[in-house]
Order: sequence, then C-alpha cells, then structure tokens
Amino acid sequence: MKIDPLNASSFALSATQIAKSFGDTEVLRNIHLDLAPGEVVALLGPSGCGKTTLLRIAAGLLTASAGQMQIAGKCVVDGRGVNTPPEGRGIGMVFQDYAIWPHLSVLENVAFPLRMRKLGRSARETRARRALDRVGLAHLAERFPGTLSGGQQQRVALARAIVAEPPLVLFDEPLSNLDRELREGLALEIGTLLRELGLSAIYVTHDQSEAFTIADRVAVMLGGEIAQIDTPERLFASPDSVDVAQFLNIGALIDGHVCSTQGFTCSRNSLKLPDLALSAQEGPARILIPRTAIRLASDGALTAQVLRCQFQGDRYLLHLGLDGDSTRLVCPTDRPAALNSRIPLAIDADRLRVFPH
Ligand SMILES: Nc1ncnc2c1ncn2[C@@H]1O[C@H](COP(=O)(O)OP(=O)(O)OP(=O)(O)O)[C@@H](O)[C@H]1O
Repeated sequence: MKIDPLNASSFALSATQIAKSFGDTEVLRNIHLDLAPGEVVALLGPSGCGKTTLLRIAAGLLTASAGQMQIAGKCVVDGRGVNTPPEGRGIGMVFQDYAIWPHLSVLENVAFPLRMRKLGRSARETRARRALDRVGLAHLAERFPGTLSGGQQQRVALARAIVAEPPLVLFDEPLSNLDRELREGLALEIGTLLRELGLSAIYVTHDQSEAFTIADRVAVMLGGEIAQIDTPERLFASPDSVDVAQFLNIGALIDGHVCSTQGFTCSRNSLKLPDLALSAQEGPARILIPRTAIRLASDGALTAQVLRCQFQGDRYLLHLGLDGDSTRLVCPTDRPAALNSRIPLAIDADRLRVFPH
C-alpha cells in the first residue's frame, strides 16, 4: 500500500519561513518546523537564541513578522494579518511559573479549559479527576494551589494542559524552577504521559538531558535559526556543523589538516592520527573526537596524561591532555586513574567527524 507523505494539513504543527524582529533586531529567521501527530519536539539552545519567541508565536502570544503556521490543519499565522488568538488555537500550555489560579481549587484549575469549551459540570469534573489521576494528584483535588509544593503545582498545570486532549501542548521551560532530582523525575513522567496520550508537543528547554529525555526529535536553535533537527541519537552521531557539536559538547574539536597519506595532522603538527581511514576530502579541517570514540586500551594509538579524575557517582570522567598538544579530551571509565599518570588511548575512527574549513 502506498503511504501518502504528510501534507501541511496533517501535521500537528507546520511552520514555514517564520521570522520575527523586534524593531531592527532580527530574533528569528527562516524557521521551518513540522510536527507529526503524536510527535514531541524539543527546542534546545542557549539563552537568547529565540526558543521562547518561537513558542510564543505558536501560542499566539506574539505576532510573527513573516511566515505561515498551521495547527492541526488550521491556518493560525499567514504573515498577511491572520494571527489567531491563543484561545482560538485549542492548544494546551505549561509555563515555568505554573500560571495556575490561587483562588481556584486544584480540581477547578484543571477543569477550567473544559469550562471554556462549555462542557457540563459533571463531564468537566469526571475529566478533570481523570487528568489529575494521570499526573498522580487525584488525592489533592480539593486543595488550593498555595498549599502545594512546586512539583505538585507543576503537575496541576500539566493536568490542566492535557485535560482537553488538545492537538498540541506547548511547554516553556516548565521544570526550570524545580530542583534537579525533581526535574529528572518529572521530565521522565511528562515524556511517558505525552506518549501514552499520543499528544503532540513542543518543549522549550536549555537543558540537554531534559530535551533528550522528553523529545522524539530535538531542534538545536542557534542565533535565531534551527541549526539542526534530528533524533537525539543522530544529533550526537552526526552533528551537521561545528557549532552544533560545540553546543552539544559532544567531544574535542581540533583544527588541522586532512591528507590522504598521513590521515589527520593537527596544525602544529604535534598530533597525528595517521591510521584513521578518514573519508573526508583533503585540506584544512576541524576534527571532532566524540567522548564515545575514546577508550582506554593497552594497544591504543595515542598516549594521554590524566589531568583530573572526576567521580560522578556511577562512573569516573577522566580529563586528559594529549601528548604534545594542548587538546583536552574527556573519557568516561568505570575505574579511577591516578593523577598525572600516562594512559594509552584507542580511538574509534568510525565515530570521528571531519568538518572541512
Ligand atoms: N519583547 C521583546 N523586545 C525586544 N527584544 C526581545 C523581546 N523579547 C525577546 N527579545 C530578544 O529576543 C532574543 C530571543 O529571546 P528569547 O526569549 O526567545 O530567547 P530564549 O532562547 O528563549 O532565551 P532564554 O533561554 O534565556 O529564555 C533575545 O535577544 C531577547 O533579548
């Protein structure tokens, strides 16, 4: 059977050439983003790269300067004056500051979107209790938000965002006010819940591990553009650019030269990786040595000095200096190594990436 590719109207969200400027400052440029139904995409990037601006345009809280956007097949932005207000987009939203009403009980807060959709009282209550049950808060339905912890308040906001099972849920750094342990647990729960309910979502964060936990695909945003959008695994295995590799902190980046006879030679000629079957074209290049490409091996081709041995609870991270070069590498191991000791390293050539200059 022939499967039709998705067209714009079958996407949960489809954005084309979205741009945004504040005065003379261009903050977003040429944004293309398609979300399949049931897909979760994280917008990941450093502070100021435009993640929140893009999310606010999707929410209808900001007007795009150019471009088109459809949500569940409905045009909400067309760059010629159409800008459907938030309440007309039928989306769920979860913000960093929870944005739940202190004067309403937990149940009333969660039922609120259903009230806006004119559902009867008993249907509202049944669905709100079900949503609360899904986030593990059924027992707190009658309480008021002021009596809840930060993590519980964020679950209320989550229950409210999903209660109407909207075509799209938007998350703006929802966990950044919580401590690390709670953040990790809730990120897992949110990811599971979105998948169980088959909801589509855009999730803004600057936390890589949160993005990788929750999202099917991650859009790395740099300087107002989507630099790369891919699954977490592919982003790590095949970053499209030096900037993406640097932002994701995948490994060491070394300037040098690719030569068919000598392999890779660094610019000061002190680091040579002659045995690597590099398929890159000859010439000046930067090589990425991911941390996953390095392992301790008695027959390793390189020698390095242990500059620091960092205990991380379930493993050690060795900070290494390569012989005759200022390059620093990190290598995870399950055993500690003595400071300043010299250790042999093997490099998995298949995992190296070469970026020609
Ligand atoms: N209302 C505004 N007026 C002028 N500039 C703005 C406005 N809102 C955002 N900006 C600028 O747009 C850029 C992108 O901001 P945005 O909040 O989208 O970044 P972000 O990636 O979400 O950052 P963070 O992770 O710090 O929240 C920033 O340089 C910011 O100063």
